[in-house]
Amino acid sequence: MSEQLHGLYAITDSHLLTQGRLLPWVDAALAGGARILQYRDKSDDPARRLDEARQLKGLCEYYGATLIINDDLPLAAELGVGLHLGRDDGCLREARAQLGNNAIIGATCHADLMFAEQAQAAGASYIAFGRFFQSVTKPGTPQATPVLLEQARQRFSLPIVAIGGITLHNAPQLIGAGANMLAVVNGLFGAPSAVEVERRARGFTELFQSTF
Ligand SMILES: Cc1ncc(COP(=O)(O)OP(=O)(O)O)c(N)n1
Ligand SMILES: Cc1nc(C(=O)O)sc1CCOP(=O)(O)O
Ligand SMILES: [Mg+2]
Repeated sequence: MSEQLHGLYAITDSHLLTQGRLLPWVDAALAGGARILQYRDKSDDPARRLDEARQLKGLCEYYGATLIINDDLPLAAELGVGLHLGRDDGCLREARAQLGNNAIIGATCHADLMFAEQAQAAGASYIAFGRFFQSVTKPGTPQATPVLLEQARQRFSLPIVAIGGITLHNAPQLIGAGANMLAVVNGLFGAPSAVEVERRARGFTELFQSTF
């Protein structure tokens, strides 16, 4: 199993990380041990997105972490970093062809093992299931269960991400059910200070260390 695709997977949120918080909060998450960072910006400002993604790339390089861009293949291609695609975000095969064999490309599979089969066949580097718990960031996505995670673990050798409403409190059961990575927005970046973001990131990181 890939060492690169393991551990805390921090996801930024353009609504949550306002007022100059993006870089210090991400710095704190990486200092606390986050191994993967996804830049998830739903705004329509390509120049700002490029600027922010460049700065995040620098931070990830400093900490030896992996940067993934959400939804935006041209931006991932321009920076030479990874990409995460949802069900309606474009063709994974085309993204793989454009980014090359070494690029990290993740795929949303919700609670459906058939989606995961398709993603694997199309060349996904990891498969993501969720949401496992109530999510303030993205309510209303299909519900997944730890049992589904166990079934996915049996069936796939690809790294598995769990996402949706994950906190330090409910994380252990998902690691126990086979998640290689926990993708977290609010349970990490919803913290009131950068110091608290780092404390939470350390907490998630220690969960992985104590489980394996
Ligand atoms: C690691 C990870 N898993 C799932 C998602 C959700 O992707 P998607 O369904 O395309 O939703 P948006 O994030 O684009 O709103 C994700 N981003 N990351
Ligand atoms: C972006 C996203 N995708 C989901 C899915 O189920 O596919 S849940 C989700 C939001 C994750 O944020 P939080 O950790 O704040 O719940
Ligand atoms: Mg998407």
